[in-house]
Amino acid sequence: MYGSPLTSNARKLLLLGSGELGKEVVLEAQRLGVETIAVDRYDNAPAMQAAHRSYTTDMLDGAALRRIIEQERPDYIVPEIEAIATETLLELEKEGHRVIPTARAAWLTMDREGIRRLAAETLGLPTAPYRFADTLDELRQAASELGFPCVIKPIMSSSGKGQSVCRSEAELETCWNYAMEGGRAKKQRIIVEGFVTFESEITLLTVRSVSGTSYCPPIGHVQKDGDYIESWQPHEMTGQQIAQAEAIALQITNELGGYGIYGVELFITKDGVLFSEVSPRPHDTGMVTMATQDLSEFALHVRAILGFPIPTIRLLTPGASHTLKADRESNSFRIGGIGEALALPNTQVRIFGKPETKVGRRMAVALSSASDVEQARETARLAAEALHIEYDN
Ligand SMILES: Nc1ncnc2c1ncn2[C@@H]1O[C@H](COP(=O)(O)OP(=O)(O)OP(=O)(O)O)[C@@H](O)[C@H]1O
Ligand SMILES: NCC(=O)N[C@@H]1O[C@H](COP(=O)([O-])[O-])[C@@H](O)[C@H]1O
Ligand SMILES: [Mg+2]
Repeated sequence: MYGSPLTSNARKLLLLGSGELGKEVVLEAQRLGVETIAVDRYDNAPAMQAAHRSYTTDMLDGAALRRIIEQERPDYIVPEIEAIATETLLELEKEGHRVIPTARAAWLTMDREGIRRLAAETLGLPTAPYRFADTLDELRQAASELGFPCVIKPIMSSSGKGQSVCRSEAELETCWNYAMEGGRAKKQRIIVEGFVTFESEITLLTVRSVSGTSYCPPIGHVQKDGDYIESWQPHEMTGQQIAQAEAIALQITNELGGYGIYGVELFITKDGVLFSEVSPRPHDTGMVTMATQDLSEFALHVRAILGFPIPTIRLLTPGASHTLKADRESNSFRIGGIGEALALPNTQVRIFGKPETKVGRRMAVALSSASDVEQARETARLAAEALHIEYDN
């Protein structure tokens, strides 16, 4: 029971991170009459454009975060990206604030080391072999133990930033420098992983709510340079692969706890399913659920957060998503081809409304449904190709 937004009885949700995923969370929260507050590091971020109010601040600055949260006193603090002052979230939770799904989940997944050590070393989940390195010399040692190719990633980054596949010793220094430039925080540390030749990779959206743990049908995806290009649902898997995937998802999400949606990233190999990483929040590849499910991953997240039941999750149709990325930096541009994209059958677009482009920045996504996944992928690809960015500067 709660009152209307902007009244003293309102239920208030504060988002830390206000990108395209947060924008959909805000819209779903508003459908349920919840007051929304969006925070990010830059003005006019996508979710800020939809929320009731917003704040621009460095989210790695704990004191700044605390000031906003103490002023707003939200019912739910909802992290939307990894790079936030999670130590402060741990303190705030101790003081009685609700962090979604939990402050510990946000803290552990903030960097790749926390979550990888928990998954592989504490829970014994199967993963790629890995090492951590703080210097180029340590990287050389790690790579010599793991062999080539290996994958190098800053421990704090997302959407493939700073990530590269290193094919030989000669490339190590370049990969190191690339990781140093791409990390979101000042931390120097990197993870080096053995290269997994997977058959496919999936996201298993797993939602923890008052109704228990539920899984969405698996989402297959293709990534380029560590960032997703297209996703589709359902991804075809054997009964045994689904059982392995759900068992891994159950273990990691039970360990992290709380209410909300998790995106469990898994590699399907001929020798079984490997855990890759987990987002304690909606997943970019899960945007496809806006075209395929009765409740999208965003609607599920909000329902779970508010403590409402999720009796069933229905897949209404096969579907696919395909991204539009910018290829240069600009603050004056227009997105065209929307009409052409929407002329394709069973197709929608989401234009995120980011104020600036950067090389590789995701600006929009096309969503298509069809009677089978192949057709949906083809239509979503055509729709994304119809979209284009015209730059003024
Ligand atoms: N060890 C590996 N072997 C083979 N491919 C890998 C490996 N690690 C990562 N990749 C590829 O790179 C992609 C991105 O990696 P990862 O998910 O770790 O990065 P990320 O920056 O957290 O991405 P996101 O934020 O989009 O989830 C994976 O989805 C996979 O395609
Ligand atoms: N893989 C994680 C992911 O997709 N996160 C989404 O991208 C936004 C950042 O985009 P930006 O870097 O373009 O500002 C985040 O705020 C989130 O919505
Ligand atoms: Mg990932």
